[in-house]
Amino acid sequence: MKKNQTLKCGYLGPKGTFSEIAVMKYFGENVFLIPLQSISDVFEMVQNKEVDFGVVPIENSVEGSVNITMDLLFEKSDIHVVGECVVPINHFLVSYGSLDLAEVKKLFSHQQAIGQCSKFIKNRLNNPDIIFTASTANACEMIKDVPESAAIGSENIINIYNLKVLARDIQDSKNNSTRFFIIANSERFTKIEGTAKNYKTSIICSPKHNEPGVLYNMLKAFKEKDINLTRIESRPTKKQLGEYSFYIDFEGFKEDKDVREALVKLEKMSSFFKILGSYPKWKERE
Ligand SMILES: O=C(O)C(=O)C[C@]1(C(=O)O)C=C[C@@H](O)C=C1
Repeated sequence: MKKNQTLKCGYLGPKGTFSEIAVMKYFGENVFLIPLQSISDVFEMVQNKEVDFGVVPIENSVEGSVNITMDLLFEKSDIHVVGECVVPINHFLVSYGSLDLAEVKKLFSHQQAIGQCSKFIKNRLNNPDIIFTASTANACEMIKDVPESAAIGSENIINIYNLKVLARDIQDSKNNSTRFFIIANSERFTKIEGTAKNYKTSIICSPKHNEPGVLYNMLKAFKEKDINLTRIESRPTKKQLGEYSFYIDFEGFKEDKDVREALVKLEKMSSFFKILGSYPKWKERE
């Protein structure tokens, strides 16, 4: 461990995942990397204070929400969102030996990566069996002893696992990018400078009553205070078909007066209400 790496950050490993790229992009050299086997392990390690931070994917520009992260944000207590980071996602098709595209019989990767490359898989490969893995880098470990197999992952995996590149930039969208949340066991961040526009707040709420206009009334609380929403997603509550929780991100800091007043209104209309955290909006650093 380097001298300045006193803080530990857990993420979906092994080495070479996009989650690892997100950690390095957000923290630079300032944290000690702790690769874990699943996103659920990341939440648990953060919750148990075995790591100071966790980095987890929350949404992708092509595939949408990462449901496991959404559900764990709902379920787990003592988890605070303290930051966000956006990573461009360029996928590589790799294997341990040279292989023509048509010879790939088994294709290994994370479900999100397979989804993000679906056009390439359909149009350029010869209908391979698809095996979903815990992460993209995990796919590289798994293909080692499987003949006629290939994996999809980041550029970093090429050198780490000493792989051959069969095709590059195979994602369906040029601007493919994934947003990650930085999570911690306590609020590790307080507003320091700038206007509400420099911050975001993320919340989850489930309306008390399933009746006409309920979502309209919830969103009106934001409109009345001129608060700009940046994302709204729903997930089933898992209790009853047709019941949903809403995940809302908006500009502003949770201690701002207008935000506080809007959230008080929203909480009154909710059977479940949770503020995930306020954090600085992601800005690409030069
Ligand atoms: O498997 C990885 O490399 C991950 O970091 C996970 C993950 C995801 O779950 O969305 C992260 C970014 C990419 O969208 C693809 C996969």
